Amino acid sequence: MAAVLRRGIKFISFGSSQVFSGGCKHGKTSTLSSFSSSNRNSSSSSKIKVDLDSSTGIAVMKFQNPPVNSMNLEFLTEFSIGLEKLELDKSCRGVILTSAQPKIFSAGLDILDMYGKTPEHYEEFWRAVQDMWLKLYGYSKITIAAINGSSPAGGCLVSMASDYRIMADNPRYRIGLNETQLGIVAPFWFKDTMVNTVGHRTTELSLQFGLMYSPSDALKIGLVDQLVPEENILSTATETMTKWLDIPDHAREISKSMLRKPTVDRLLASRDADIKNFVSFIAKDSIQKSLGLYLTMLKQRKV
Ligand SMILES: CCC/C=C/C(=O)SCCNC(=O)CCNC(=O)[C@H](O)C(C)(C)COP(=O)([O-])OP(=O)([O-])OC[C@H]1O[C@@H](n2cnc3c(N)ncnc32)[C@H](O)[C@@H]1OP(=O)([O-])[O-]
Repeated sequence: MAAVLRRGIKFISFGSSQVFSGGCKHGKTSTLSSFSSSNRNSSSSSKIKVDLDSSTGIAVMKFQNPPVNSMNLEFLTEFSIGLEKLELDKSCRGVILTSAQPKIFSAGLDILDMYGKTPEHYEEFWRAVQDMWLKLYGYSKITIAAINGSSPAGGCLVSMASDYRIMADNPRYRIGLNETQLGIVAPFWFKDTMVNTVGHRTTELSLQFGLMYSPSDALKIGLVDQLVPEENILSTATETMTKWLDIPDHAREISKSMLRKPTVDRLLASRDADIKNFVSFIAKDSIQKSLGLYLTMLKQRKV
């Protein structure tokens, strides 16, 4: 979070409540949350809507970055801040992540943030990707991904970083780490997250081929935990969260940390080297050419 905080985010006290003020580099100031005295606290930054029911302790974070919830710098920053804010809020015990866009959970990292930009931009972008994953993978509260649409690459990462994954049972949707199909490489911590989720052998095949799975195949390999009819996804996520909430927080939190901390620590120990790797890799002419071709195919609806 340090980088996020360095970008000028500050808490402003507002009576008994708090408002997060994010001065982002695009010059916009976004008010991420304002609390009322009722049980339901709604807040809407431009890219993520947060609805916290303090009587149940369940928050719903809805991605709303049309058309495909691609994770650009602004989205990533808002996402990390939103998670941080809920983590600090004692009335929140669990967070459901879902999408406000029809058919898409998230198209992953915004390819335009990795194409034709300066090394300084790549560096800032990658730090924001790291911040988001570090926050989510090491999150102390319960996270459930309600995957109501396709979820390639970074979208799959967000899903895997959650504690439980429920996917809409629609055979048109796909989920997976497809980076190699773009000619790019998922970094070691994407790989670690997948190994921790589906095991080593499945990750070997998945990552090398850049496999995208249908919901039923994703369930078979354990990439998602449950399939439900699309219209039931939020109600199922809420019911499931209620079961998780039956477990005493401190015991669940320590167990989660025991399993995930070593993976988080690997990135924490090498953040700068990982950023350097990313910047030198993504700026290569051959990689830029691959991304350019992929973007053209996307525009021509050939992906
Ligand atoms: C080393 C780093 C690790 C990398 C990790 C990653 O996450 S890499 C990311 C790997 N991610 C992928 O490979 C996902 C590629 N995307 C897809 O497969 C599909 O878009 C879809 C299935 C998400 C949605 O299908 P659909 O038929 O509903 O939608 P549509 O296809 O018609 O697209 C609508 C518009 O969105 C645009 N756009 C889409 N994605 C991105 C993006 N990530 N970024 C930016 N833009 C994106 C698309 O060009 C089009 O723009 P236009 O022409 O209107 O100006």
